[in-house]
Amino acid sequence: MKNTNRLLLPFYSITVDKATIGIHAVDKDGKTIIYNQKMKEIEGLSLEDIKDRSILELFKLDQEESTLLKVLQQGIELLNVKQTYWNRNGIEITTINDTYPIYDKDELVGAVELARDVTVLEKIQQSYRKNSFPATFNQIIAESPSMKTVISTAKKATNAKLPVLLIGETGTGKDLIAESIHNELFPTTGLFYTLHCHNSDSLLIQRLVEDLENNQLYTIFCERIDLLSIPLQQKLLKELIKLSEGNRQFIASIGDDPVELIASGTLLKDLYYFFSSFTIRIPPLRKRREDILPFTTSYLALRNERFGSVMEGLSTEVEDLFQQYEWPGNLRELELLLDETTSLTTTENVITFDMLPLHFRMKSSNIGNKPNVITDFIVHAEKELLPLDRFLHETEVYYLEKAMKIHDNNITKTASALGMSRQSLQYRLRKLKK
Ligand SMILES: Nc1ncnc2c1ncn2[C@@H]1O[C@H](COP(=O)(O)OP(=O)(O)OP(=O)(O)O)[C@@H](O)[C@H]1O
Repeated sequence: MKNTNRLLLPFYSITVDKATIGIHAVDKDGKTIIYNQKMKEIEGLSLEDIKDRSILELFKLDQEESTLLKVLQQGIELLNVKQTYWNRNGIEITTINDTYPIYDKDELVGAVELARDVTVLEKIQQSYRKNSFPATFNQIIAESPSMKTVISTAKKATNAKLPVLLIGETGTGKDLIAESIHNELFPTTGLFYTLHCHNSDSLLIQRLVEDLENNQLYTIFCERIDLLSIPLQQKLLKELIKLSEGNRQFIASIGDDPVELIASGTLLKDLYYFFSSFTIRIPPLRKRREDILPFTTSYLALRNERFGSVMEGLSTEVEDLFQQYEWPGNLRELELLLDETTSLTTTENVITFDMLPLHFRMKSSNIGNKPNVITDFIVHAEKELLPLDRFLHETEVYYLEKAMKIHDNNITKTASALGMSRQSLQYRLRKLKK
């Protein structure tokens, strides 16, 4: 039996590494034992990031609720759990996860998560949902001066019919603006074709050419060209040059500063030049906080109309929290949060702090004087609770490391933020490293 297992090892190894689903397996202490290539891609982590670190450290106090952790704690499988989150590279990812406990005889020895990456499908679905209401500039919430400038520049680009490059973090509204440009073109270009560049599928460009073969008029929106591999960007540029002979509108989006992307070898300079006649930078939500509440009001009104719900607004406490939170996922994160919060309500018409999902309360718990809800998150376990001293040790290591990172490893500032003396912090750091 042992021999057969050994013979099968290279087969397992290749299968796991080449699988197109993400695989993450941990032992009973939460230490990573398998983390395949696809999982790295999905989560934007490298093996170095996760080696020898337990999921308690990696996820617990910082990201979403970890399904792996839940399965480890409860010992039962969790199937078809859909999660949308922003990975370590700030990319929005949607996965559907199946997570299984692993038993050796009756003893729980670990857990494994199988994650299907449905980001592109989710994007396509979002476009379909949006297509029932053609996007126009009128729908775009733009209270802030910076967003007003974005809209007026986008209108100029629409009139000029020149290629447009939209620059902005994930969820800032690049797709919405691209669609608005398309819908306001006159004379109109019939089809709005989105090339989702979120994967490095070598057939992507070939499919674009086939899809557009019989169409004369269209707008091509190449969404997040910076996520394509350089050879695919070269291929894309070649095709775009051929296609640019007709009366077509070209729009692309990128997630970061083009100069930096070019310098880091992530964006092909010539592809950038192709689109850069009109360059529009969409600021992140945290830099235009005037848009947060008007967007919330408008989004809630839209939901009320669609779903017959009665949510009117936010309590003052939640308003303040929204104004202070960083919104790394920008408007999309706000939308998802409002969806998640309101989908659980019945007769309430104001969103209060307690109604916000736990992961958001966790993430925002360092803002102002919000009660720290870490304990809510941790004490889920029905079985396999960690011994208290080990749990406290792991939590302390995590918390101190995080605090040090926030303060650029400055002991004095970290100690002051934690309400302790420098000496005491140094002592604890030394002790924890042992
Ligand atoms: N100013 C705005 N007014 C109204 N809705 C907005 C605004 N900005 C974004 N949205 C909405 O927020 C969601 C995210 O926007 P969108 O998909 O356009 O972002 P994005 O920058 O293209 O993100 P990604 O780079 O991840 O594709 C969409 O549902 C969009 O309609």
